[in-house]
Amino acid sequence: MDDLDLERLRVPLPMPAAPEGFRSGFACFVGRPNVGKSTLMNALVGQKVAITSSRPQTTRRTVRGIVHRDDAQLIVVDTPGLHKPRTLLGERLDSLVRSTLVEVDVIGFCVPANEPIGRGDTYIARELAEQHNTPVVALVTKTDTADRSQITEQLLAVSQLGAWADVVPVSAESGYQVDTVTDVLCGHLPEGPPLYPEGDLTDEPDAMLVAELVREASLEGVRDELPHSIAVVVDEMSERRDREPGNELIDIYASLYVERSSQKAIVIGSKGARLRDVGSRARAQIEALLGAKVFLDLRVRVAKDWQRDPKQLRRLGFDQQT
Ligand SMILES: Nc1nc2c(ncn2[C@@H]2O[C@H](COP(=O)(O)OP(=O)(O)OP(=O)(O)O)[C@@H](O)[C@H]2O)c(=O)[nH]1
Repeated sequence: MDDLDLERLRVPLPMPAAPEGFRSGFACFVGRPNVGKSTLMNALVGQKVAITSSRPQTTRRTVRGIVHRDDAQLIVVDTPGLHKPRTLLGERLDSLVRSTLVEVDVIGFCVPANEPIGRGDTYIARELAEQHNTPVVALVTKTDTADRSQITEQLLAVSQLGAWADVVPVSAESGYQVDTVTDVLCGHLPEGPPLYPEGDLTDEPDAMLVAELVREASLEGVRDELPHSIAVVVDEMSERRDREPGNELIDIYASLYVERSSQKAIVIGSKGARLRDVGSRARAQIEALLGAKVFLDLRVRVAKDWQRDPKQLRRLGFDQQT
């Protein structure tokens, strides 16, 4: 290769041209635990990229869901930052404000339509009001659970909590105004080219999504502190060889960790019935995600007090999380 060629290689390639007026950027949803942030993200993306449950503090990881439109690409960041016990709220919010909130282009502040505004909401609202450089859209979620007058009252109450760029009622469950939320959030994005390839719905690797789906299935029906003690790791995931096209089978070996042997017995259930049930519900979701048949092998293991043990935490994939 002569000098001329080398020179040519140093010329930066032009960025792929985006259609005129295309917008792209990041939004994040904040709000008290259980207000429907993950469910709303899934509804916007049109596919389940974050697990949800009726238990507060389900979200442990930062998941990015990607919404593709002809005129915009919106990346929604679902953070676990505010899903903390009240005593840690201030600390976590501070770190969230410093990290996620300052990085996104628009913030969605979620308040459910069916619950009175509480101290948690007003506290978050006050902190958000100080985000002078980032527009905040207030979202009154779960409108399917409230009647018309309740929704109107809540819209008014939320409007009075701060100077929001918009206030939008939405139901992720019924689909009411989900597109409007996308429109409003996209309206606050800067002009720029798409940031992720077309068709990508999340930046989470498949193994992580699979582990989360197993964890979601395992949360159903367990009580007290057990949900917080469950962690799931996919040990192996591979496509079985020599299968006919259209008849693919993926073998998945996953471990479900609990903190004590008494919890192991609960998760497994009488004669293994509960674990089988968790396995079949998780398998159905995983097959839908991967678009192939799945053989799922679930083992329950004890990782003593993993929530308090930095080494175990690292092994379970929480080294940079929560
Ligand atoms: N009826 C109804 N229920 C909803 C709606 N959105 C969410 N939910 C339910 O509310 C519960 C909490 O939803 P999530 O999406 O997990 O809430 P979250 O704010 O992400 O929760 P954390 O991860 O705990 O912070 C789940 O049981 C959802 O099914 C909605 O629009 N309508």
